[in-house]
Amino acid sequence: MDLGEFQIPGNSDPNQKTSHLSLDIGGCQRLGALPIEKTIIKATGGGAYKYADLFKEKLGICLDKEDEMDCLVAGANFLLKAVHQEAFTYLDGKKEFVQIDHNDLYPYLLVNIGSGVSMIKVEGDGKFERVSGTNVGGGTFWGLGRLLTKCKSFDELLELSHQGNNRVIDMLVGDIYGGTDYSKVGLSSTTIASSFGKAISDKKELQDYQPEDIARSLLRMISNNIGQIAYLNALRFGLKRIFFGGFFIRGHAYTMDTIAVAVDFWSKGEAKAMFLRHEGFLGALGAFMSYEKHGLDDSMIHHLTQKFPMSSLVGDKICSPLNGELNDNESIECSVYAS
Ligand SMILES: Nc1ncnc2c1ncn2[C@@H]1O[C@H](COP(=O)(O)OP(=O)(O)O)[C@@H](O)[C@H]1O
Ligand SMILES: CC(C)(COP(=O)(O)O)[C@@H](O)C(=O)NCCC(=O)O
Repeated sequence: MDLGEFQIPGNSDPNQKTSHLSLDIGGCQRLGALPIEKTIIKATGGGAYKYADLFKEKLGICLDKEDEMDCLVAGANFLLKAVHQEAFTYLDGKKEFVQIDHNDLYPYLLVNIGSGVSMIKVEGDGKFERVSGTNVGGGTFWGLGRLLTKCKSFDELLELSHQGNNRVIDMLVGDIYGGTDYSKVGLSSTTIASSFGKAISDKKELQDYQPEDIARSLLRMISNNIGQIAYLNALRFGLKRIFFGGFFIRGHAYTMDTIAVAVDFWSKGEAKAMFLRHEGFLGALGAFMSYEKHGLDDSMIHHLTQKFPMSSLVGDKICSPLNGELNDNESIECSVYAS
């Protein structure tokens, strides 16, 4: 993503300009050739370390490394402050924008779902702590999904999950309790009691389980788990809001729905998951912001929104598929806790 011509910070010659880019290179490898000479690229994620020599050797590009968590937080703070209708809730197929009061944004929990999952308590600009994480993340969905379904691409796996029915694979409370709820402890018959639990049945051969049902169960299992851990961490630190980002989400309705349902379920309806329209670009955006060394004051936000107006931030090319469906008029006040 070429973000324009900028002066190198600290460069003694004010006339010397260099093309600057920013990249988030994580565990998920999506590298393309960049035909740019004499370029310094701000880069974050593990790939900024892993591929530094390769970039230099093959492309003559210097990767200027920025810390991944710093960048995620800077990117999220920027989006939440500068981009109109950046965050939204998603429940029962219905999206609603969240009105963000800039003076009441912090603290919040940022859950970044990439290959793995990081959970970061954010208390201000550059003020944060990575409080938790889980190794069951986007890489798990794609990796395990590939092993189980032989899908050739992430998108194929995701598409497959659309067509599936997880009830064929998952053991529900009703399967255990003879079709009834376990109401004494608040479990409805349709709650998943054990992900993949039905696949132990000896009445079926392994080949009788369909890839689309497997894909759906897997997506539910992983999204559920992330939603649950995220809510427990919000509870642990008394955080009012949970924002979910990372390229795993990709504006995919079923993924968001499952995460939202998990947060809703575990919080007994008191918490709401919130999603970001530019969820996959937090790190790259944060790396770009670091040209100003993490200073995210209002003048910088103003400068950037002037330079890259909304049309370029929410243009079709980088928008999630959701954007076309968002209702611009709807907007709600939202926090994790009802009171
Ligand atoms: N086209 C895609 N190819 C591969 N993975 C994808 C794709 N779209 C979404 N994903 C998901 O995004 C995850 C990587 O997310 P990302 O935020 O880029 O993390 P990382 O920084 O680890 O690369 C993958 O593990 C996968 O679940
Ligand atoms: C190591 C990582 C920060 C790398 O980020 P990613 O490339 O997955 O976006 C992330 O994969 C992670 O937080 N994994 C979970 C580790 C854990 O807390 O168990």
